[in-house]
This record gives sequence, structure tokens and C-alpha cells, in this order.
Amino acid sequence: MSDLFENTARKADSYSAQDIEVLEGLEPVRRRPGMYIGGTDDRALHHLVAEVLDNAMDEAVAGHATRIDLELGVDGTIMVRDNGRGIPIDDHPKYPGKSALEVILTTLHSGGKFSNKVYETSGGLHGVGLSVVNALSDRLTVEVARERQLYVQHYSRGTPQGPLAKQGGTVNRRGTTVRFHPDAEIFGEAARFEPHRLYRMARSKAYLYRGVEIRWSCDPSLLPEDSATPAQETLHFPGGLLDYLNNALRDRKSLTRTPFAGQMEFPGGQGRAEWAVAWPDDDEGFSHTYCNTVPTPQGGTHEAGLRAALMRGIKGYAELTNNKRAGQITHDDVTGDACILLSVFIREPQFQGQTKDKLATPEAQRLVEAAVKDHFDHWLSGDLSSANALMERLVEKAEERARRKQSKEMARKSATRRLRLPGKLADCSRNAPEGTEIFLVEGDSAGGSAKQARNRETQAILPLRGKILNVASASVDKMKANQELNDLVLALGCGVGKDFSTDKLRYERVIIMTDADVDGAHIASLLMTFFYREMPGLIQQGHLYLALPPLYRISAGAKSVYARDDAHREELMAKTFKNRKVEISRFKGLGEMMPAQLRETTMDPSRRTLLRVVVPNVADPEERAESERTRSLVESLMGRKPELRFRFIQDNAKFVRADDIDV
Ligand SMILES: Nc1ncnc2c1ncn2[C@@H]1O[C@H](COP(=O)(O)OP(=O)(O)OP(=O)(O)O)[C@@H](O)[C@H]1O
Repeated sequence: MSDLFENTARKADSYSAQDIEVLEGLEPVRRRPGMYIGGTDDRALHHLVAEVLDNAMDEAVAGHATRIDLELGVDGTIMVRDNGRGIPIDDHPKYPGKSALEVILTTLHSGGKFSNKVYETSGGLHGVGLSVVNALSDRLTVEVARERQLYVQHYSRGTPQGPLAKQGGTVNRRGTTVRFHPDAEIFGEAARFEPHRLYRMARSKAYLYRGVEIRWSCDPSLLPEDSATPAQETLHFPGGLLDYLNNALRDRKSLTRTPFAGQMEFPGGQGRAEWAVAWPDDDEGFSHTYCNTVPTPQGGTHEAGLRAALMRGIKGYAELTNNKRAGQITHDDVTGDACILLSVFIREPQFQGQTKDKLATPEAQRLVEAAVKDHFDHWLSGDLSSANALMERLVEKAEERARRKQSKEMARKSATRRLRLPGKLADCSRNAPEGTEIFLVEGDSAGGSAKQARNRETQAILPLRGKILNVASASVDKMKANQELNDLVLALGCGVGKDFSTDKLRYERVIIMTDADVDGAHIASLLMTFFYREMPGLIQQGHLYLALPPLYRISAGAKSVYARDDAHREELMAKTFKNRKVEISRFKGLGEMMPAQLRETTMDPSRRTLLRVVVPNVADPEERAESERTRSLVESLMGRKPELRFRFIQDNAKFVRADDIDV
């Protein structure tokens, strides 16, 4: 033991300035690629291409390039070429003797998109994309054709392999070409680009900006035999997002004669939005949104703006046509099953993270909503038969939902009547399970206090008499004959074993509330074992909780506080009542507490602490081993030794994650 302390002490001693690393240049990218491209998996690998393609797109959207080539070579090399201005190759004023190109490729946060001077709206904004791709490629070559000269520089893992070299004159060429091959040290030997993903990426870029032609090509040997992805295609869509939508829908039927599509400049040169929305008859919707041609798979403020405009338009139309049935239509009815394409171009967008999955610019919501709203109103009133067909479907959806809800409530009510609930259950008065809870308490006297302490509307009490049967060591017949367990199953309503279904669960939360002593812990563990074996779904879906009643009341003068256990008591005495004379009373059980105390400490949702009971999920490969461990632990603990059980509960209580604690 003392050796251990000495070693630890020595380690602490030797922790000094020399342990503090400062990562220079592109080293942090290679050391922590996840921070820059969200991981090293397939998605991250393809993100490299997006970074380079986005630069070419920015150049096109800014009006300087009209053509982009994207090529996947047989050895997995990517080439992106544009006919734009070309990355500047003159010396950078801050780094004499180094070209701007080299600075861009070897320095994080260098770029021309921090202001709106060179690019009005751009997908790039952090000035790291190209340097990150460079850092994570074992080979990268840039060619820049500017002012009739071709310049070339080679890199490997972020380091230049020679100076920027003049390669001679070019008459017809201009623009930037980047060729790179991802580093297997980072992405693994098996990492491969998937042609169909790259093709789709190129195609959506072409849809997003009509002014560009993207030439896609890939070595045919890389395509699977029956692949729908072409080896070569020139992508150019003068119809923009409407082309995109028509292509995505193909011959699926829509509720309206034409999709709702349009584009609009934002006032004051703040950018613009383009959209295309269809409501397919089959209700199989999707939503693809973009900002400055960067896909935002998690949506964001621009998408929220579009959804709000559509919702407001529908509500307005319902009012205009005096449609009384439309009152219950929700956002989800309007846009949940729609096919949505939205592309915005705005200055200085704010995204979440370098992979830019979600747009966070707050104004985007207002801008998009205002841009779309009038168009939508006109569109609805311009084709009444389409508008009415759409309204009819939305009303149907809302009514269907209301019917389902009602029948669920009815089922619960009639189930209550039919079931003849156990006589000792003090049920709550609310009919729907949402927001309700049932407390399983130990014995009639605790049950009495709990009944007085509860909120009648949402809290039900089921007192269980004495120790319930230990299901881990009982036969099925014995279990079926057990009155306490039968009452419990009846009260919950959700069935048991194979018949279990959370849909029928009569309460949102099932809370085990036993005394804060060894006996209480034993009963709690018996109940948990029962649920674990007979209603595992109840635990997996997060319905089972443990209440944490106090064991002590500590008071001095008018002030009193409650402590869960001995350690908590000591902590409170030291913190709250330093050197003061205190009176400590120990509760013999919940039945001894005043209802007001029980409410305040254990039952009132706004003041209590609950522990959610969690188990590893056997269906999840990563949790399977852990799940197996839990199973054998329960089996072995629920046999003969109460002390072990008590420890089991305490240990588990300690391991509950913070987000599982419901205060
Ligand atoms: N194809 C290109 N044509 C012209 N300039 C380019 C091109 N690619 C990159 N650049 C210049 O290099 C700079 C740095 O590019 P990089 O990809 O590293 O970052 P970014 O695009 O500014 O921002 P982000 O990190 O968000 O992608 C750009 O801002 C632009 O000035």
C-alpha cells in the first residue's frame, strides 16, 4: 500500500512544465482529427471531399467559376478542379518568403472568407478546411493556374515536399486543382471512398447553384456491377431545387398539382433563399436543407423558419376558408411528412461545429419565414383545388391523431373498470398515463402517510404488505398465486412476461418507495428483481425509479434539513450546522413521517430526488457483456444474502449517471 502512495507521490512531483505540450502547425489535426472532421470513420473520410468541393463551390457562387470537376481515381485519389481565380500564390505579407498558398495549406485559420470582401456568402468560414485535408493526406498536390502560369506544390501529411514551383505557361487554364489521397495511418487501410456518395454530393451541389456545371467521373472498376451511379456525368440543373425535387419524387404522386417552389432575396442584400416543397400522397417525407451549399443534415434556424411559414400559411388559409376542422392541425401534420428542400445563402453563417451539421444563425429563421410566407399564401390561393386537397389531408391527420388519443384514453378507462383494480390501490384521478406516477410502498402505515402526502391528480399509491415473493428463487406457480404480485401487475395494467406491453402501462413512472434502511433496501431489490425478470421493458424504457426518502432529520432552532444516510448526515452537519447544537432524529420508517415531511422530501416532483433504474441493453453489441454481467449478478445476489443485496443497491445508486437523476 505504502509503495503505491510513494509512486503516486513521485508522479505528482514530476508533473512539471515539460509535461505541457504545445502542438504546432498542423500537428493538432493529426493528433485529434475528430475535432476537425468529426471522427475518422467513413463519414469523416467523405467529409474531406466536401471541404475541398465547398471551396470550389464558393468560388462558383461568388461568380468566378463556372465549372468544377470531381474525379475519383482508381487508387482512391480525389481530384477537385475549378476554373476560378486560383488560390493566391504571391508572398504573404505576414510570412515573407512564403506564398499565400503555402500559408493556407499549412496554417489553421488562414483564409479569405473571414470578411465579405472576396466572397459575399461562402460555405467556408473557419479557414481550416484545406489545411485539415492536407494534414490528413499522405499525398496532396495543388496546382494553381493564374495569369497564364501554372504553379505546383506537393505535400505529404501537411508538410511541403518542395517549394511552390512554376511549371510553365498555360493559355486556356485558370483556377485551382487539388489532388489528395487520405492517409491510411489516420483512416485505416480499409478506408475507401464510395462512388455513390461522392456522386450524390456532386449532384446536390449542382442542384444548389444553377450557375455551375459539375463534371463527375470515377474509374469504372470502382463501381459495383449493378450500380446506379454513372462512371461519368455532367451535372447542370437550370431548374435548381425544383429539378432536385422532381428528380427525387420521380413518379410518386403528390397531393398538389405542382410543388410549392420559389426563391427570394432577403432585404438589404442579406442573402437569399430557395425552396421546393411537395406533399407526397404516400406520406414518405424527407428534409434536405443547406446553407451556402453546405448540407445541414440536422436542420437549424433556416429550416425552422420555413416550417413556421408553412404552418402560418395553413392556419391563415383555414381561417380564410372558414375551415372549422383545421383547429387541431399541428406543425408535425404540416411538415412532418412533406418533402422539403431548402437552400439559403447568407453572410457569415454560424454553424454548429466544423462539420457544419446545423445552422445556428438566429436571423435566418426570421429571414426565411418572411421570404416564404407571402409566396406560400399566394401559392395556396392560386390553385384552390390543390390547396383544398392539401387541407383535407392535414385535417384528416389531425383528426386521426385525436381519435387515436381518445381511444387510448378510453382503453385505459375501460381497462380500469374491467380490471377491478386491487382494493388497496389509491389510484390517481387523471385518466391518461402522461404525467402520472405510482408509488409502491412498504406496508399499510407508510401507505397511509403516502396517501395523505400525494397529489391526488397524478400520484397513485399501492401499499404492499410485508416482503414480496423473491421471484429469482420461486416457481412460476408460486409466483402466480402470490397476492401482492398479482395486485402489482393488475395496478400497472401492462401485463407480465410475454404479454408485457408498455402501451398499456397505466402510469408514466413506477416509483419504488421503501424505508431508508436495510429492510427497505431488501424490499426494493426484490421489486427490482421482479421487474428485471418479468417486465424488463419497463426498465429499458426508463419507467422504473427509486425514491430516496431521508433517514435523519437534523434541526437547530427553526432550521431543519434531511439526510439520506450517515455520510450525508455528517456532511450536512459539517456544512450547515458548524459547531451548533443540533437535534437529530432518525425515522424508523416512512410511516413515522408526517405527510408534509414525506411530501417535501420524497414525493413532491419539484423538490425530491429520484433515481432512474437503468440496465445495460442486451441488444446493443457494446453493452452485451455488461448486460450479461448484470444478469448473473442479479441471479447470484437474489439468493440468500441480504447484506450483498443492500450493497448492490448502494453501488448501483452510486453509478447512476447524473442525467438519470430526476430532481
Ligand atoms: N478553389 C479555391 N479557389 C480560390 N480560393 C480558394 C480555393 N480553395 C481555397 N481557397 C482560399 O483558401 C482559403 C482557405 O480555405 P480553407 O478550406 O482552408 O478554409 P475556408 O474555406 O476559408 O473555411 P472552412 O474551414 O470553413 O472551409 C479560403 O478562404 C480561400 O481564400
